[in-house]
Formats: sequence, structure tokens, C-alpha cells
Amino acid sequence: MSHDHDPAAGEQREVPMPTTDPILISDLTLGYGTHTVLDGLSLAVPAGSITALLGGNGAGKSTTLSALLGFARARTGTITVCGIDPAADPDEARRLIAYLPENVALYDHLSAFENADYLLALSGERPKRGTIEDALSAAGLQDRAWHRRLGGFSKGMRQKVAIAVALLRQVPVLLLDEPTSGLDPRATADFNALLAEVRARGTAVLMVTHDLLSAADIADRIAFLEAGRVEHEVAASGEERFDVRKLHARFQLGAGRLAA
Ligand SMILES: Nc1ncnc2c1ncn2[C@@H]1O[C@H](COP(=O)(O)OP(=O)(O)OP(=O)(O)O)[C@@H](O)[C@H]1O
Repeated sequence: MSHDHDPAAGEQREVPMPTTDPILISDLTLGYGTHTVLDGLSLAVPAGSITALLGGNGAGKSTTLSALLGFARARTGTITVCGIDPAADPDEARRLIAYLPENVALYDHLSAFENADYLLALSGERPKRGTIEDALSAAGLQDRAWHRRLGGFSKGMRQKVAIAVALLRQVPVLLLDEPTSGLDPRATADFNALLAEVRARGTAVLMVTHDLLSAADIADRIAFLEAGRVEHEVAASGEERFDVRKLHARFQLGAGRLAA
């Protein structure tokens, strides 16, 4: 499955430097049939920052990611990924996005290395010799696991392979759907440390999550999605992190409002 690694041909693409916020959603309304899911949603994620998108079940968090990927079409409002409208040009928008769904689709019969190599080839990437190993290592996967089939991997190990692929793609936007669900606290901390590195590269990260602790630990901004829009947004200031108990209370308030 591995392709020929010609170092000369394997130059990594430059990460496009956005002139506007890489993720920009303005007054977005979207739904399925007669059911309106997003109703005036506005959200901006600047380069080099992490926004956690919180909200009750069915609030429209995954739908927001679908719209950024060009799978769900806006009725009104605008949505851009580095200035590209994903509905008008989904291929170009997806070229700029690394997306980690909740259940990452990897191939059990391939090794970690082969999975990364194959998935990158599907994205049209030809990584330089040694860069896959570097990325697997940076993602925290021990070298003895690099050439083992994924069949026996834990969820945390799979997540590391997936994030290694995302790291290798060097794209300006990373979308994560509940990335820490099912991870133990140690694996979650490792994952957050990795996200901090992705942020330091200038990537705009939007993370849908129910994990308040993880969001409080890593996010720069936390947006609460309620009644189809961002009703409340809080930002961490400097070294001061979020208070998880306050976030929990805020979340309960929103969930109560949704149920009312
Ligand atoms: N393809 C679809 N067709 C019709 N309705 C859909 C579709 N996808 C999602 N919905 C509906 O849109 C609403 C929002 O779903 P979405 O998956 O975006 O919520 P969510 O906030 O991600 O929820 P959860 O936290 O449970 O994952 C729900 O009522 C859901 O049933």
C-alpha cells in the first residue's frame, strides 16, 4: 500500500495564510425539510485558536460541521472556510479542512503507518520520507505500534493515528466531533497537548464536545449553541482558564432552556 517516497516530489504544501478568520459563519439558517436546526448562527474561529462548541443533544453541533464541509446547505446567511463557500466549492473547502468524526474510519487490516500513508494518498499528499513516522511519534504513538495492524488498537491509539494524519495534512482548519469521547483522562490530556501544538502552527480548530473538562483545559473560546444559534460565548484570558463548575452551570441553564 505504501507509495514511492521520492523526497524531491514529497514537498509539503504551504499552509495557506488566511486573510480573514479561517472559519466564519454569519447569521446562518439551515434545516432538514421543515425542521429548522440552525437559526441565525454566527461564529468566527481565528487562526491559531481553539473554539469548543457546546450544546445539548440535537442542538445542531454536528450539523454546523456538516455545513463547513459542504454537506449541509444554508437557507440564509453565509459560511466560509478561508474565504471559500463550502456549498459552492466543497472540494476546495475540504482541501483546506482536516476532519475527525466521532468514530474515525480507519482500516483494521492495515498498520498505523499504512493507514496514514493510504489516507494521505487519498488526499493527494505525498509526504517526505520519515514524516509519517515523525507525525505518529508526535501524536504519541509508540514506535513499536507503528507497523502493527489497527485491529487490536484501543480507541486512544486510533485517535492518535487519526490526529497524525491531520497533522501531516498541514491544513488551516481542523474540525473535531467529540474527539475525547471514550478516552481515559490520560489519553485526553495527551490529546489536548497535541491540539495545543496544532494551534501553535496557526490552525483554526473547532471542536464539538460534551467534555467540559477537556474544553476548559484547552479551548480559547467556548460557544454555547442553543435554539439554533450561539447564545453565549466565553473566552479564556491569558493564563486564566475556565471554571468547569461555572461552565457546567451555564450548560445546565442552556439545556433547561432547550427542554422548556
Ligand atoms: N441528515 C439529517 N436529516 C434530517 N434531520 C437531521 C439530519 N441530521 C441531523 N438531523 C437533525 O438535526 C438536529 C441536529 O442534529 P445534530 O446531529 O447536528 O445535533 P448535535 O448537536 O450534534 O447532537 P448530539 O450532541 O446528540 O450529537 C437533530 O434534531 C437531528 O435529528
